[in-house]
Amino acid sequence: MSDTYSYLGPSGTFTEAALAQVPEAQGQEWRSVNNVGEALDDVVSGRSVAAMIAIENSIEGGVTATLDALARTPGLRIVGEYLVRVSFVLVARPGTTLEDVRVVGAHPVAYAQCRQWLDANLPTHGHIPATSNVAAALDLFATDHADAALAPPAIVRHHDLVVLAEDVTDNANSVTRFVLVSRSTRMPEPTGADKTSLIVELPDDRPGALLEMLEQFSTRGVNLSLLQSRPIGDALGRYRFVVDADGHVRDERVADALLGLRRFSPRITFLGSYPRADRAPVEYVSRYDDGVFVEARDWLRGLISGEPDVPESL
Ligand SMILES: O=C(O)C(=O)Cc1ccccc1
Repeated sequence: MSDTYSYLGPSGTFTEAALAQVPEAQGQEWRSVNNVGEALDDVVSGRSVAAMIAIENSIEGGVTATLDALARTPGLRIVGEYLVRVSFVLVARPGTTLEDVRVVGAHPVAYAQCRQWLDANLPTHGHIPATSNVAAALDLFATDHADAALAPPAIVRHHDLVVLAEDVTDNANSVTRFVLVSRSTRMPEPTGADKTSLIVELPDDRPGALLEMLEQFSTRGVNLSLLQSRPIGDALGRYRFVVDADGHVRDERVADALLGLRRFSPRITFLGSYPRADRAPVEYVSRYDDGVFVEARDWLRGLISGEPDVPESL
């Protein structure tokens, strides 16, 4: 029996392109869903073994719908990350010209990435949000609410659409980071080029609480590659923080930082340790090597068990 992988569809989305990078998903069943919550529900219920979801864009930052869904859904683990270069074209039903366009359908993350082009070329346009980049284009056939849509360039190979403008993305180097999420508690092995994702709530509203959270990483030489605040939702001014830290939880310095965080924060969600998409080895200074932590622990154990505390140089 084949495994099922959920992804934001329909076929042709960037999320599908990210899933195409996962060797173990090839030849398996791919299930197209309409939103991130549905993809994660598939994993929680066991309907799918894993789901591919967009988590961060180089222009727009964290994908808020994804960060909030991950914070709300317990028992999930990120097992891998994948990068996809994204660019958009403006498409329309045949016969439409740029002058006819009043309303543009687009996924909100896509819309944010093409804002400057749209403001310059269609200054009075309206925006209708779509569930995905491909859905935005297909909606043009289903309704007449939008006159044009932002879509991946390959869309015109499969659908009868005209391109009104090529490459409408404001930044040519836009990259989106996707993560593969599963229910499995079996963690990917450390590779030396890993990332650890967490969601941390601050203990209370007091001066320096955020600084204290960040100190847990800095005093162990752990670099952060993402820090994004998201409202907890119960009151104004209450935030949780989504954190990506360099390294694997089985690296001593990351484990030690997590112990510090656990003592400090009332709520931590461990989202997983997994290989970085770029496979770039994590850099850190040598005093944070695994061996240094092990030696310090042995020294403490020795002190407690009554061994004489002899400085190494003697
Ligand atoms: O996967 C897609 O194509 C999506 O619709 C989500 C998305 C939106 C914007 C950038 C990358 C992915």
